[in-house]
This record gives sequence, C-alpha cells and structure tokens, in this order.
Amino acid sequence: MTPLHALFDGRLPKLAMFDLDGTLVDSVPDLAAAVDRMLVQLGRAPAGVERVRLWVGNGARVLVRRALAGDLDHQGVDAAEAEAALALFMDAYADSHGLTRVYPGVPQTLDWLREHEVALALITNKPSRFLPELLADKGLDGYFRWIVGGDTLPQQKPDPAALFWVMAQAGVQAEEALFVGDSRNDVLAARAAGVACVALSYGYNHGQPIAEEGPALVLDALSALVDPTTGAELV
Ligand SMILES: O=C(O)COP(=O)(O)O
Ligand SMILES: [Mg+2]
Repeated sequence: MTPLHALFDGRLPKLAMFDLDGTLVDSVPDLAAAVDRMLVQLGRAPAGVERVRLWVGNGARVLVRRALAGDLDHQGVDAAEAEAALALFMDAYADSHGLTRVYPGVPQTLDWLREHEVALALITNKPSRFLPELLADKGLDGYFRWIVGGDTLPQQKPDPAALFWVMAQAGVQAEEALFVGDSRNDVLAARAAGVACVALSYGYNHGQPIAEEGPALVLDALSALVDPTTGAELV
C-alpha cells in the first residue's frame, strides 16, 4: 500500500491539489534575483537567497514588503513605496525562470496520479501572470485541470477559498481530496477546508520545520507519496 492509499483508507483521492513554490519547483533563486534587482534599483542592499527563502510563501506583495522591511514581520512599510517596489519586482521576475528547478520525483508522481485518474489542480499564491510560461518551461503544463494563482480569487492561502472553489468545480467532497504543500499556509488552508494535507520537508516554511504545523504526513520527496516501499508513517 502506498502512503497515499494509507491516507484514504486504502483508496485514492479523486482530486489532488498542489502548491507550486517549494513543493513542485525550487523557485527561490529566481525570486531572490528579482528581489535583489528591485532592492538595488531602489538604492538598497541586496537581501540574498537565504533571506528571501525565509520570506516566500504569501505571494509577491508580501514578499516585496518583507524585502523592504528586511524582516518576515513587515510592519511599518510605507504603502506607496511598497506598491512602487512591487512594480519593479514584477518586471524583474517576468520571464526569469532560468534558475528554477523542478524537484526530484515531481513529474513521475504527477504522471502516476494522472494514470490512476486522480484529477490534478494547482493552487499557488504566485501571481497568475507568471504561471503559463513557468509551467511550460518546466514541463509541468498539461497536468492541471484547474490553476488558481495568487490573484485569481480575492483570497489567498491560508484562506481555503481556492480549495473550496476547485472542489466545487471538480464535484469532489473534502474527504475525497488531498492538498500537497510546503508551508504553514498550505496546512492551514487544507485544515480550514477539511482536506488532508501532505507536506514536503524540503520547501520554504519561513525556516521552521513543516512537521510543527501538523500535516497528516511529511515527506522528503514527492515520489514517496505513491511509493509502496517507503514505509512512510502517518503522523
Ligand atoms: O509566491 C509565493 O509567495 C508562494 O507561492 P506558493 O503558494 O506556490 O508556495
Ligand atoms: Mg509553497
């Protein structure tokens, strides 16, 4: 039995919803390059990859505010300055996917799920304008029947709205659905939607172990989800 079967009482979910950054792709090098370009254009010091890794997860607007504040807690950032900086970041990040890598085992796992007739969806806080080209460039287009970007709905994760929207489109109940992510936002959104959450340990959770957020299962590689030999245990 695979860990996925174990999560669903020996069956498979009808729908698997995926986070993108930190789950399917390691996008921090490109995000950091764009953040640093923005900071330098503003006459500030670059932040560097390691700090930007701590700040990714709540979409571009919050990432820019964190970069301006130099801190995860982005209090006191001037709203007009943040909007101007966001425009610089959006320009800098456009079409820059060259340093972004697909994590090991991702295409194989998506293929497996597709072969087993699990419907697939993508729910990311990344602005939607970046998605078509990024997904195509990384060979991840064509898998997802529904794609929700950070600006597709008024709410972003950790709000569960996107999960509810996709489940309604798919005609699937929460008990028949899975969410796979890397951060606290993903675990919280899944919990609020009543959906089982699998988390990847390698992603970006603001420097904290994702196990602390209490997902149903933590994996070190996505392929372990559908591998009957891993012996992964439910937590
Ligand atoms: O762009 C972000 O901040 C995070 O995107 P994600 O929801 O795919 O992790
Ligand atoms: Mg993520």
